[in-house]
Amino acid sequence: MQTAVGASAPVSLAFYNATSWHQLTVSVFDYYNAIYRRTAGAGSFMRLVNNPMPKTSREEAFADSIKSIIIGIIIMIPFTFIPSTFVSWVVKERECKARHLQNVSGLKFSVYWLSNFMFDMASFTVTVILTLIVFAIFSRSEYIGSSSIGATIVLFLFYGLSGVGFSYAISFFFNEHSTAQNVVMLANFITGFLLVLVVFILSVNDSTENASKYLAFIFRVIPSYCLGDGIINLALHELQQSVSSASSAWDLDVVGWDIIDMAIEFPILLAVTFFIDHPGRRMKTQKMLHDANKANPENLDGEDIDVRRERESVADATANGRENDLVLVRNLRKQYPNGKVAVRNLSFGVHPGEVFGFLGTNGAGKTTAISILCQEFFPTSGHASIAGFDIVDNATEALRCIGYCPQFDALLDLLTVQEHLELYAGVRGIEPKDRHQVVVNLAALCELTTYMTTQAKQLSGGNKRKLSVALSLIGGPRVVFLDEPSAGMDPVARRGLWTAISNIAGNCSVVLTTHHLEEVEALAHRVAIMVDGSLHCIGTKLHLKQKYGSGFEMDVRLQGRPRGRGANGSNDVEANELERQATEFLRFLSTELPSATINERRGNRFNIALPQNTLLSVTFRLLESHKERLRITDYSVSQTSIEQVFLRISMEAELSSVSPQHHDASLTPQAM
Ligand SMILES: Nc1ncnc2c1ncn2[C@@H]1O[C@H](COP(=O)(O)OP(=O)(O)OP(=O)(O)O)[C@@H](O)[C@H]1O
Repeated sequence: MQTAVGASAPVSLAFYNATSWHQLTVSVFDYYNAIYRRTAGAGSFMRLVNNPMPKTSREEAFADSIKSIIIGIIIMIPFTFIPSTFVSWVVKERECKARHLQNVSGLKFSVYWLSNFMFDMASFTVTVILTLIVFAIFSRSEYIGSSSIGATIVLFLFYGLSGVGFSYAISFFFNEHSTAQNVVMLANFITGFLLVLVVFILSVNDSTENASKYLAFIFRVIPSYCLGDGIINLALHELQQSVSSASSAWDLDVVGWDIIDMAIEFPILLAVTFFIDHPGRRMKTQKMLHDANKANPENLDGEDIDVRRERESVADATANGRENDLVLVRNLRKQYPNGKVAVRNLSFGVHPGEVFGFLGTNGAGKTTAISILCQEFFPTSGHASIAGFDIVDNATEALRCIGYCPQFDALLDLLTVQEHLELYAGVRGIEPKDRHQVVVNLAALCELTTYMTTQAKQLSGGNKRKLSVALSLIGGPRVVFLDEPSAGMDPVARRGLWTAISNIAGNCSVVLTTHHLEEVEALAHRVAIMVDGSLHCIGTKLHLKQKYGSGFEMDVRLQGRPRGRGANGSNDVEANELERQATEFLRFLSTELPSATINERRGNRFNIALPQNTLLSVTFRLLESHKERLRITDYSVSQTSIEQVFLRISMEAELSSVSPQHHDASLTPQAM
């Protein structure tokens, strides 16, 4: 500060730093303080006090609303995630085929959706109550004040209803529950959080306010947007009230439109869900795609005589005395949307009380055929009936006669063995008073008694299969389809399962698909073998053994290593030695057992067919006396097994697919 003496009066100049808000005031104060001190004496001074004015109620409401908006944003995020849990469970049940199993057990689709809806709404209500308690703890009057609590609760309630409906309706677009969960979570986050923020920011600016209204109108078709919009509007509502006396929390511009939109969407979304999932509607659509009478003539040339006879026999079941067959399949064909024909011209019947071994190589079409018979999907063409009910025309009646153990366990991870059995007993319509006994008996039959309280996810693979088998037997179905029931079971458990299957077979027919051929040997009355979608043979075990086997099979293994050498001999030397031993062994066969033919050779192992009239004692004596010279490490002679029939058919099919002229060519020692 500087004071200069001018012409008429002294002039004071004050310099201050303009970047500091209060510097001018302080500089003026310093000037007056200097004058005062000069006048009143050196010890005198003035004190300057700066005190802001208290905030107006409008200013306070504004600050509070900003806080409320931030709280609203924090609430919106977890609420946008909730529908993903609804969709995930529905898709998971379909993915693990538990839904199909429930359908097969007779669960009505309306009961399925109603029970899902009740569970989802109950869990959602718990979430809402907890949220309201948090609001109360933090005294958030914009949500739980006397004028807004009703609107908040109704907003949440309709979000729950429409969110559940929305999740059910879009669940049909997904095949994997993890994808469904992630996609729905992301989509809801974008619509219920990001879009709400975008529209809110646009609404603040005068030039974009109209655009924000149009966008909000469009986005309200999505429930999570409605919830986010409602929460933000409730947060701003208190500010609006301080600006204008109008507006209640129920106003259209607060939560009104959001609630109305969700109230309209809820029944529409439920109707869409029911329409897509309605068994009658699905059946009609499938029937339109299904041409029952379109018999496919391909692959009939060179058909096995037994397969042709079976086809002719079931074609006119009544005339041929097959009207009592519990399963009748006629010219069944299934072509997947990708063009793959998985089942072609399949015809067979299953007699009452019969265990029907339904075999085939991997990818032969067994699971597809069983899935059609259990109505997982319809055939492209052809007919099939279960206990006289056509699977297309009398689908519901046909399902009532079926018990189904799918290839992969359709179990619910968190339910125990007992809960599973009780659930399906209930679905099957077993009286509550009888249910406990049925559960106990089935658990005992399938050796599950010690695991009654174990959750499905904690069961071993073999015990899961036992539970799947037990579920297929509930309610005493007339036909039980077992798709690889013993996969993963130890030999002891497998024998237990065999006992169970032979016990139930007295009261129903069993269609058994398995890769354990000793199971078929032990249980099946008749056997059919599929290769590449069609049947290659059918008949009783004895008939097939006689037809495809020579009578006896001899398995021989040669040592394959040079004499006196350990395992470290070079590969070339070992290969030469093995070939030398093999030549010697073949020479022995052609001289000593000239009627023997080689079925299969794998390295140093030979499978040889011996004719029916072979004298086993002579064969054993020959092998014993030449064992040392021919360097045979082990051998066995047995009757032709179903496994050998299976191998023979698979090999023939493999050869004929590589070069058709190999079809039916027998493998002789010379051919080897
Ligand atoms: N959904 C599908 N879409 C297209 N092709 C399919 C589908 N399901 C199965 N397939 C094909 O249909 C053929 C028959 O499959 P399927 O599962 O019925 O055979 P499988 O005899 O049961 O085999 P496995 O013994 O290995 O279980 C296979 O070639 C398979 O790749």
